[in-house]
Amino acid sequence: MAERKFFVGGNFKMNGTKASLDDIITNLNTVNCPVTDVVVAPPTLYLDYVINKITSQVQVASQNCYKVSKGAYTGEVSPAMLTDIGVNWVVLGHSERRHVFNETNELIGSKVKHALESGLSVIPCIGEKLDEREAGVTEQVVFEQMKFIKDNVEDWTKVVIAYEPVWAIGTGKTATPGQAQEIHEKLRKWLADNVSEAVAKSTRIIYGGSVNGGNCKELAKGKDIDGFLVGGASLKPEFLDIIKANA
Ligand SMILES: O=C(CO)COP(=O)(O)O
Repeated sequence: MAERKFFVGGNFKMNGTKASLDDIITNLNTVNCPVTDVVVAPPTLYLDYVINKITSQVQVASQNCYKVSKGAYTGEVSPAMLTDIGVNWVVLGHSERRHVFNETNELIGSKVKHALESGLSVIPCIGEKLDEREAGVTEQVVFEQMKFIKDNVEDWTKVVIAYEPVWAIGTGKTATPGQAQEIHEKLRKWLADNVSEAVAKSTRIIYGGSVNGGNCKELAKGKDIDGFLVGGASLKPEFLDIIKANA
């Protein structure tokens, strides 16, 4: 849809060294795809390093942040610190934050609120686990996750929703274009019913879960699929093909 610019995020997760990031940055700095917003999320420790080397056509995101601006929270980073070093985006509620670090919908909601108030744009992640899909409760799970996001958002222009079914993350088991489109369409309808038609039309909903250079074009055809959040393949040269999936 013309009013929703294609969006591709690269989530490097806990991967990379200065040397390997140099290779990724060199590759990304050749990108020339004005029809796509590109955002990469390196590990926190390398945010400043990447910002200083990457082309202005690629924006930089943190993979997480805390829900207050400063204080006695050992090991955490705040949105204020991120904006201070020039980071404009943050990924929140990634499935690994939810399921490895036990982050709850409540905590993710407060992080979304504080990050937005601090001037960051946010990529909140939602998605069902395999047992939830098999039990037929996918919609229930993702709508519940959406509710905690919605309750904490005023300005939807600064939000890109990432739908990442947990069973498809890092497994090589991508959702079929049909499965992804089905949930994206339902999420858009949920936004229309629970926020507004205008927000439903303009908010980008991106897909994540084993996206690669080979499957991205087919997935991008889904009318409600506005881009991708890419893990493993964002560390490889094929990330450039994914950025151009819709070009
Ligand atoms: O979690 C993801 C992006 O945030 C997806 O990871 P993979 O692309 O490695 O499956």
